[in-house]
Parts: sequence; structure tokens; C-alpha cells
Amino acid sequence: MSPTYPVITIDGPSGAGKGTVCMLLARQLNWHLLDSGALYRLVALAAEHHHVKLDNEEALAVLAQHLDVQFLVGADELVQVVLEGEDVSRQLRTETCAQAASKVAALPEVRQALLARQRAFRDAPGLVCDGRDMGTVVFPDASLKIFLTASAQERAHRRLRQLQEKGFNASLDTLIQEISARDARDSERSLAPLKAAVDAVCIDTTALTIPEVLTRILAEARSRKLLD
Ligand SMILES: Nc1ncnc2c1ncn2[C@@H]1O[C@H](COP(=O)(O)OP(=O)(O)O)[C@@H](O)[C@H]1O
Ligand SMILES: Nc1ccn([C@@H]2O[C@H](COP(=O)(O)OP(=O)(O)O)[C@@H](O)[C@H]2O)c(=O)n1
Repeated sequence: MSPTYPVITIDGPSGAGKGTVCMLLARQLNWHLLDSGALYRLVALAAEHHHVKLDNEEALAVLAQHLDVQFLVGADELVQVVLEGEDVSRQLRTETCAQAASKVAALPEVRQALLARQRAFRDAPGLVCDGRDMGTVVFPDASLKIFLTASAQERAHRRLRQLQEKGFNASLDTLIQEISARDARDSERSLAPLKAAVDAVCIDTTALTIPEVLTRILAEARSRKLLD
């Protein structure tokens, strides 16, 4: 039997802090990192490159199956994402791309096509992953499952600051609408909807700082003997 390496899953809605906390956790534990949302975003970008409509499930599943992508980690530890030879790192983080991602993510054949690719990230000594269905569908046997939330208002404020820091133009009202639309689409889809696993630890981060969230998760990890 092949060995199974430990997994920590962090699921939740946009702006809850999943990506930030996963990166810090992976660094601290020296584990691998899976940003599953990036895969759905990449399918949406590949669709744009190949002029595939966002409701063409069969063609989108083929793109998902054959994603030609490289994640290059620079000396500054920033990850450069190269899709079909093109650096798409900046495009990938736009809200337009996120909206398109959540449309392709509602299609069962696309989700199925990405399943094996996501599971292949599980490697020694362990994996930290972030998404919507990491604890419910992709890694149901994870050692620790976290569900991060925060109020919609706080999440939109965080996203606004984040986009502005990256030099993007954004308005709070538009972001609140976009995030709410995405939350609704992600929560209401029939396959792998956004929801906490029954055995997940739920953390509301609205009034917590990033170090406080990390400390809470590390305590949960310690209690499961995932670190000393
Ligand atoms: N607890 C927190 N308090 C304040 N800002 C936060 C917190 N968690 C994350 N952020 C900030 O909010 C933004 C969105 O966080 P991110 O990790 O990308 O969220 P997600 O991956 O859940 O969409 C980032 O700029 C991040 O620095
Ligand atoms: N495991 C996952 C991860 C993302 N997604 C979809 O991909 C979109 C973008 O995910 P993301 O994690 O990059 O987005 P943010 O939470 O960073 O805003 C989400 O709105 C979901 O529709 C998903 O369906 N399942």
C-alpha cells in the first residue's frame, strides 16, 4: 500500500484569509502547498485563450485535463504562474478571472478533470491546501480540516486593500456585489458546494489578526500531533 501523507485543509469563502494562512502554515511546517482556486482560475484563463465559452462543459473539461501550467518559485518566494508559456500571475488574481473561475467550477466534468491533479499534490512530508471542497471532497481523510469565515463586509474590505496594494482599480460596492454573487454560486451548486466538512473546525476571522488565526490553527495541528 502506498503511504498517505498528512493533509491540512483550509476551506471557506473569498477573502476569509485562506491563501495567506495556508502559505504561512506551509512555510512553518515545511509542507507542500496547493492553491486549488488557482486551478479553476487557470481553466477560465485557458478558456479565454482558446475562445471556449464558459458553458461549454465538454471543451472546458478537456482544457482542465490538459492544463499546461508551471508554478515557478522565485528567489523572493513569490510564485510565478506560467500558462501555455505565458506569465499569467497578475491576470490570475483579478476579480474578473475569479468570477469566470466560479462559473467553470460549477461544471461537474471540470471538477472531475481536476480531481486527480489536486490529489497528486499530496506528498512527503505533508500538504496544506486551500479551496472550497478540500475537506469535503478532495481530501476527506485530512488530519485537520479548518473552515475559515468572516463577515461579507470585512472580506470585501480585505479584498479591496489587497487589490489596491497590487495596483488594481476597485470599488468597495462592486466588490461586495461580486463576492456575494460568487459566494451564492459556490454555495448553491449541486456538486462540491462551499460548506464546512462535518468534522471541520470553524474559525470566524472577522475580528482576528492573521497571526491570531495562525496561532489557532497551529494549536489545532499540535493537538493532532502534526507538529511538536
Ligand atoms: N485575519 C485577517 N485580518 C486582516 N486581513 C486579513 C486577514 N486574513 C487575510 N487578510 C488579508 O485579506 C486579503 C485576502 O486574504 P486571502 O488570504 O487572499 O483570502 P482568501 O484566500 O480566503 O480569498 C489579503 O490581503 C490578506 O492579507
Ligand atoms: N476547491 C475549489 C477552489 C476554488 N473553487 C472556485 O474557484 C473560485 C476562485 O477560487 P479562489 O480560492 O482562487 O478565490 P478566493 O477565495 O481567493 O477569492 C471560487 O469562487 C470557486 O468557484 C472551487 O470551486 N473549488
